[in-house]
Amino acid sequence: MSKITTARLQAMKQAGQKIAMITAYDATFATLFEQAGVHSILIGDSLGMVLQGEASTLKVSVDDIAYHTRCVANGSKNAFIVADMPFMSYSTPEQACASAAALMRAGAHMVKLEGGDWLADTVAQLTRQGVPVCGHLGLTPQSVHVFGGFKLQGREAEQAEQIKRHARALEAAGIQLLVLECVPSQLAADISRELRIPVIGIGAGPDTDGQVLVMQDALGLTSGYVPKFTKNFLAESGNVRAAIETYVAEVAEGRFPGPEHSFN
Ligand SMILES: Nc1nc(=O)c2c([nH]1)NC[C@@H]1CN(c3ccc(C(=O)N[C@@H](CCC(=O)O)C(=O)O)cc3)CN21
Ligand SMILES: CC(C)C(=O)C(=O)O
Ligand SMILES: [Mg+2]
Repeated sequence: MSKITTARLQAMKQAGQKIAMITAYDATFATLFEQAGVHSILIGDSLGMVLQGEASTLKVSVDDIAYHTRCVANGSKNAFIVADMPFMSYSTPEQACASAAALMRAGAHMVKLEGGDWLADTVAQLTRQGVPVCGHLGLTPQSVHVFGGFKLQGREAEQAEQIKRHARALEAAGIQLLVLECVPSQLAADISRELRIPVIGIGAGPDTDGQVLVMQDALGLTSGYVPKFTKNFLAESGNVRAAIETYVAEVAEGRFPGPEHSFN
């Protein structure tokens, strides 16, 4: 695989080639996932839950994400590296620039922010300063206490329209990628069709430009409750590399996610 860039991701959307993204938090998995054909690696603030054992992502710090971004960047040659901006690390454009500087210096190629049109100035400011930005709409886990749990978003028509408006506003502000989490498949399909930039889904049905999963979910390592939209690819594959090759292939062929992983 040659180096994946924002231009390449955009071209993949135009060509109808599905983007496979997965989280990783260290060099070993970053290398393995890249060899398995993953296009993009996310250093997700999900690490607060899967690595640190917390009940939410809220305690994760910029230093935590920077540390794991450096680990992933050291294990990666060609994947496009996206780092999550943690809870309360982008409350103003100035704070966002300071946080993003730490993550870009750690080796990220893009930062991801949770939220809608109120982040337009922040997105524009980061982009002007040379930091590509990924949006994140739908179930934004940093707002778990506002939502009252990790719940499907955009089920009502009015709420769906609001998510569409936020997606348009973020694209206009300059985001170059958008994650849509835990929304009805039809809403994700509509937004993916309307926006020029690639849209990556998780629990958003099959009709986005790509998919993302938390690596522990894709490998069946998560114990207790696992979200409906996840799939254990290791169960059928026998080894980690083959499991992630299967994930990439099923995303490419539109076989994952199936209806059993989606909200309709
Ligand atoms: N292991 C793991 N996987 C993830 O996908 C993930 C994390 N951790 N940590 C950070 C956030 C939290 N996420 C979550 C967690 C739970 C649900 C969940 O329980 N969803 C219900 C939806 C129920 C409904 O409203 O219908 C589901 O059944 O999937 C969704 C996303 C996604 N992210
Ligand atoms: C689930 C993905 C999209 C994420 O934001 C994370 O891993 O933190
Ligand atoms: Mg996250």
